[in-house]
Amino acid sequence: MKPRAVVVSGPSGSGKSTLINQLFKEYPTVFAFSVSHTTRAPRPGEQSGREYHFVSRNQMEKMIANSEFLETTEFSSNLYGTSKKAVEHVAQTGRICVLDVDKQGVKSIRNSDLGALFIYISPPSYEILEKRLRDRKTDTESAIEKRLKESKESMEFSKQPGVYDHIILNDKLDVAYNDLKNVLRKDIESALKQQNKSS
Ligand SMILES: Nc1ncnc2c1ncn2[C@@H]1O[C@H](COP(=O)(O)OP(=O)(O)OP(=O)(O)O)[C@@H](O)[C@H]1O
Repeated sequence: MKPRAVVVSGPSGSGKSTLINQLFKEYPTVFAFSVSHTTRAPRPGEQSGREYHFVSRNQMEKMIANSEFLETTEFSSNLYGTSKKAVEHVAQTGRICVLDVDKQGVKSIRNSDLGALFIYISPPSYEILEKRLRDRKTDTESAIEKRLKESKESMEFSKQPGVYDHIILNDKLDVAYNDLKNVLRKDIESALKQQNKSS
């Protein structure tokens, strides 16, 4: 059986990357990201098919019209999207595809026929989220304010019933990580078992 994909969402600064990185580190053969499509130009050193599938806007619009994407988004005048094929490709390698998307992405993937598991990473409070974003020192003040505004919307959205299968409270990191592993335990075990069979 092919592993199901896992959608991880939550406000900026809630700890998605931190928790996903830990999963990748502990289970390097189990999890993988899919390769997204983008209309932005490749940066030096980036290879099509590795960092992204680099395509023209015209090509991407045709693919969108063809319903080839699970979700798309526009950022800084460039389109980005996760194709159904890219996620399927990860599943074919026997790995669990991790999709880190915002609430629009969650809505869109929920409406698709991808039978994914939906996980929300929740900060302990809005105030702590703000502190983490500031302490991270990766954003300008206006970027932080934009992230915080979107975070409020994301936190409201997470309360809607039927959207997320699991909500992980990221207060103490080690507790949150254990909760995440528990939620994924069966999926991890089954991927490992399948990999052992085919090796
Ligand atoms: N449980 C925790 N306790 C304290 N700090 C944490 C915890 N989890 C994450 N952090 C810190 O909070 C900051 C935000 O975490 P991270 O970058 O993983 O968030 P994110 O959800 O991936 O954000 P973005 O969507 O902007 O990429 C980081 O500096 C991280 O080290």
